[in-house]
Amino acid sequence: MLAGWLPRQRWFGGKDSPIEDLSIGTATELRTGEPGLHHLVLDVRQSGATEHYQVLLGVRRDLPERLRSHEIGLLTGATGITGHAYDAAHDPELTRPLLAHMARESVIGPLHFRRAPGTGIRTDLDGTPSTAEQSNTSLIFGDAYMCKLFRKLAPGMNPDLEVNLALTRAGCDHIPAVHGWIELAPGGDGTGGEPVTLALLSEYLRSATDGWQLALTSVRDWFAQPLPPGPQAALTADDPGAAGGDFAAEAERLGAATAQVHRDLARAFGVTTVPAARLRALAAGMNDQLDAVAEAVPQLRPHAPAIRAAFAEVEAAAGELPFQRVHGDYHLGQVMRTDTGWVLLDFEGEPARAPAERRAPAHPLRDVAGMLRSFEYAARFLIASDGNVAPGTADMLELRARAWAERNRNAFCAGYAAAGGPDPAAHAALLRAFEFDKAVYEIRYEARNRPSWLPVPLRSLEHLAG
Ligand SMILES: Nc1ncnc2c1ncn2[C@@H]1O[C@H](COP(=O)(O)OP(=O)(O)O)[C@@H](O)[C@H]1O
Ligand SMILES: O=P(O)(O)O[C@H]1O[C@H](CO)[C@@H](O[C@H]2O[C@H](CO)[C@@H](O)[C@H](O)[C@H]2O)[C@H](O)[C@H]1O
Repeated sequence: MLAGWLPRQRWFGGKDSPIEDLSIGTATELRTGEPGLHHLVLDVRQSGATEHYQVLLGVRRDLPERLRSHEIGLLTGATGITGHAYDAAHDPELTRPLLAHMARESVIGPLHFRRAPGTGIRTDLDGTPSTAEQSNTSLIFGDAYMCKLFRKLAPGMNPDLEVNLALTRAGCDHIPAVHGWIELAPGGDGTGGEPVTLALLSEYLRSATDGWQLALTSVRDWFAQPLPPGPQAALTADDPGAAGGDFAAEAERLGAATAQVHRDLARAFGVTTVPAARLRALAAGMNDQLDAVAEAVPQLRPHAPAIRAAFAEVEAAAGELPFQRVHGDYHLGQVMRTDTGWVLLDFEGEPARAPAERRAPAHPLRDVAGMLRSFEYAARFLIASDGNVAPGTADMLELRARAWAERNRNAFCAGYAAAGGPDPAAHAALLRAFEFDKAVYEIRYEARNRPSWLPVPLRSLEHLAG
């Protein structure tokens, strides 16, 4: 039953290989009666390796219409539970108790509910899942909280919680306040010897808009500008700054906020000076990823030589480089513009990477490269997602896309350097290698999770590889 349902979930990370075995690692009853609520950790074996996923299982004798699309299956007496099983994240009646448990710091079996020091938690709100495109499931409680249920579990404290707590202590004001979290005590579930973070309750940024939406609005405005006549029209209409909805001032502020968070991360976790020779290992890792992705996605292969050449340049770097804790999966969907400035979200790192890799110190320009890639994505998303663009118009729009990306990349880098981050212009080879590495990651990510988006990173790669 669960094995059929799991691969259809947006947050399931193993869509590219069959499930060999699925068993319930831990099951904790959180609510008896009608509806019932059970917390499950699923042990899922694929390609010989076992991953752990979290599910809140609701059980009702009769399933109301509004919950039917979230049904997992019918439980019979054999399991000791009878009724319709469904994903309880979609049932407000079953999400409300999570707040009450965090407020009270309940301990139920291996589940420990925590409240952040010095905060109170309201218990009168129902949670409904966010419709945002994401790798986990976030519940929004009124206009007060956002509770992120981590779907794929990793040993120990989740980096998102770890970093948010550390940045709070460092006095960083570019993150949402942490109110509480839920953890699973170490036990026989195979996820390790430390408590495993299951959920993070943060302040809900109610008046904020995410960077991706803001950037797309700006691109839309720019594309809507009438083109001057003539075959080279788009080349002459190359000033997105003159169009309504220009994003450059925001991009610059975002660059500054990024540098400030990097400074706070360095304070909180320290800086390691790394000899440039260490970059050989870094380049080797980049090449390994390239080989694996080129094997799986043939469209990447023609660009492989240019990408390898960029990685080789990194190996030639001399001197010492500052490595530190970074965001790790930085893009426009991970930042929100509030009334007062930019807030950074989701310090979990790239979902496909191993936990140790996500925590490993890196050069801060890796995040800068991530955001630069995101400008490229935003610039080309509308072209790739509109199947009706005529070929001639598509070429002109590609030129406009380039102009928009260029303007906002430059503004972001200027803001980052002015606020004290390592100057991107002074590390062009390193930055280019990080951008290629991220593009390769994105191609695998899209091929696995959103194949219809694959043209977006491929188009921008054509431009980057020149
Ligand atoms: N504290 C918050 N307040 C309001 N919206 C948020 C908050 N945190 C995240 N979001 C929204 O939810 C989206 C997904 O959040 P994120 O933490 O990146 O989840 P995931 O790790 O599952 O991708 C973000 O792009 C943003 O739009
Ligand atoms: O789920 P996460 O936010 O942790 O990150 C994963 O999903 C992202 C998409 O939701 C993906 O980002 C890519 O698409 C974005 C547009 O949706 C774009 O702004 C990014 O630049 C691009 O990398 C991210 O790579 C992935 O790890």
